[in-house]
Amino acid sequence: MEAAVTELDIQRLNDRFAIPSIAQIVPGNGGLPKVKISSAAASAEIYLHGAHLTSWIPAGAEEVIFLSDKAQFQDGKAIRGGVPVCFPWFNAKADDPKAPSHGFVRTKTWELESIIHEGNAIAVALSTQHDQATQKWWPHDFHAVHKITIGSDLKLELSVTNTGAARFNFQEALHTYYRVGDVRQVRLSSLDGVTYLDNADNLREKVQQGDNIFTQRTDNAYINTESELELSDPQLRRRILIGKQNSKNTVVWNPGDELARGMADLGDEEWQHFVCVEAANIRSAAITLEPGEEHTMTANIRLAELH
Ligand SMILES: O=P(O)(O)OC[C@H]1O[C@@H](O)[C@H](O)[C@@H](O)[C@@H]1O
Repeated sequence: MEAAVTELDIQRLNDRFAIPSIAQIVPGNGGLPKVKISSAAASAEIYLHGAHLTSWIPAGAEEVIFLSDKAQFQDGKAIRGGVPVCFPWFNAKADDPKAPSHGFVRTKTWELESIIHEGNAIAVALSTQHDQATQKWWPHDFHAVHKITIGSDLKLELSVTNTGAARFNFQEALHTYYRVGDVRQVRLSSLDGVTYLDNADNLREKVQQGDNIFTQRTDNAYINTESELELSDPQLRRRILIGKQNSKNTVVWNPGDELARGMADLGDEEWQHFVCVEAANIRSAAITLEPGEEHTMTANIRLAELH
């Protein structure tokens, strides 16, 4: 268990990192510290727990990121919604069913490294690394930095360095929950003709035909696709454009009605109001790092008007 964060800890973080009237560290839900940003370009919230972005509102727009009303904010639990960082494995760990789903960094408190101006945007960098608890699950030395740049666009950059003496292999995902008006009305384009593994159908290999529409549970891992994605939302009258670099897979997930009802940290109807579109490197696209090597995966997100 990690020690509870005190008012003094929060004060110390503010003394080092706050930018007056733009970025402060405040106690968030469950008392967990979060960075609250409010600039002319956008507002946002980032928890140190998991380096987890839970809100991004570009100026003049509505909230882009979905956060469950029933999300749990506590040590050892992953926040439902926002942008969980999945590392060093995705979903269940292949050789250990007891290991936490999507790896251990989304349930770990990250260190705040910096909050700086970058043009009109504010860049927040957080880091984490191996410790006794992570080595119980995965016996490797690593250092990870998640840099989140909040502006009229949102940039997410996850960098992993091998700080040990032996090569390792890892999977990763920026598991972004996009807020939508009604998931049954949205369309995700750019995956037409791309091969995917259908996790809702025993990982059967299929080929996407046309746009994705969400009429039922969807859990697809698209293979070898690096193109920009476009999520059109007629109800919120906007498109979300998702570009990515150094990400060979796109995972598209919505639990649908039945699964959602079994999830303690998601309201029964909330599945209708999000879809996850994830920049990822998983399965055969897992990354190998030699000692000293670094890998960065990036997602760039912006809003546009409907066509
Ligand atoms: O409930 P979790 O561990 O946050 O995972 C949610 C979902 O995350 C998705 O990325 C996976 O493709 C799904 O299979 C999984 O159910």
